[in-house]
Amino acid sequence: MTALRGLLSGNAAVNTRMAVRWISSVAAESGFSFPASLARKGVAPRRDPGSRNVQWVFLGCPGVGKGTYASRLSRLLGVPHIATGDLVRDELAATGPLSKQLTEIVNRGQLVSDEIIIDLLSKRFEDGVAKGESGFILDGFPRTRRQAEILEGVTEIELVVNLKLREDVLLGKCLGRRICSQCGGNFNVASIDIKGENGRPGISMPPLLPPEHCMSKLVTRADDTEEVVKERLRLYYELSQPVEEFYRVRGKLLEFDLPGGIPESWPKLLQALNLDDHDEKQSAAA
Ligand SMILES: Nc1ncnc2c1ncn2[C@@H]1O[C@H](COP(=O)(O)OP(=O)(O)O)[C@@H](O)[C@H]1O
Repeated sequence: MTALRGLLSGNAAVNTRMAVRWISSVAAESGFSFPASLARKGVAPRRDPGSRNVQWVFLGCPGVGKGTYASRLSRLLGVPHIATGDLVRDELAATGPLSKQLTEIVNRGQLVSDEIIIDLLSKRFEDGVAKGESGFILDGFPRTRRQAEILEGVTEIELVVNLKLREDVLLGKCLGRRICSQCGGNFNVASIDIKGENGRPGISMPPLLPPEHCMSKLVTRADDTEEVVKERLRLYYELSQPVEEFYRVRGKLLEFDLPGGIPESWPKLLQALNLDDHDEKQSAAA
């Protein structure tokens, strides 16, 4: 089936319904299973190591590190890490009217329309199905309650991990982000070291530096300027509450406060996800 670009013109509600129907059919074709909610009391279900079709969502502020943890987990579980921000950036790199329109929106820190995001997501699912992918860890979607409702209407999300990090480090983490223009690897040059005071614990997050061969190829995202990051954070706080509530009432939300950098947080996250007993998996994702 061809991509859904054609749907972008015309009535938005109809377009979304068509895209949703299309995602559903792709999900059915791909053999995704739709198990009942597995999240209980904020603790993820213990999974069979051979089970490979998790359908999880990662929520969290810009700069929290959801891309880093979602991608590590996707390697651990053998499912694709699908980040709508990456899909948007791929589109920005192309030429044409859509790219120009998206650049303006993204560089202002605003959200692109549901229709465009669903179109990009549908195409990503289509490509995945063609490659035999099953399951997913979604990152950056849903961003609004409407997107959460659309997703819920087409597939069963088993678990939603809400990554949280104290606000005073988020801006620094965003401004420290770097991408290798050659391999696409994500790194962070920010070195966070806040001492504890007035009973509040400190936090230490060492930089995530790239290997030597990526060093000279590092670039910064155009939307990671101070002004745009502040707008993205503002928008995130405004829109995230209803999304979190949507999943909380369905018993799917796992709140996870990041205690520090990756060395400290990763084992604790695995523990919260009941994945900590697979040592070989930990080394696979390292
Ligand atoms: N689900 C979505 N709905 C609307 N816009 C999105 C969505 N996901 C990504 N975008 C667009 O792509 C940009 C980059 O997304 P992302 O990499 O997830 O950013 P962040 O670091 O702010 O979490 C967003 O600022 C937004 O313009």
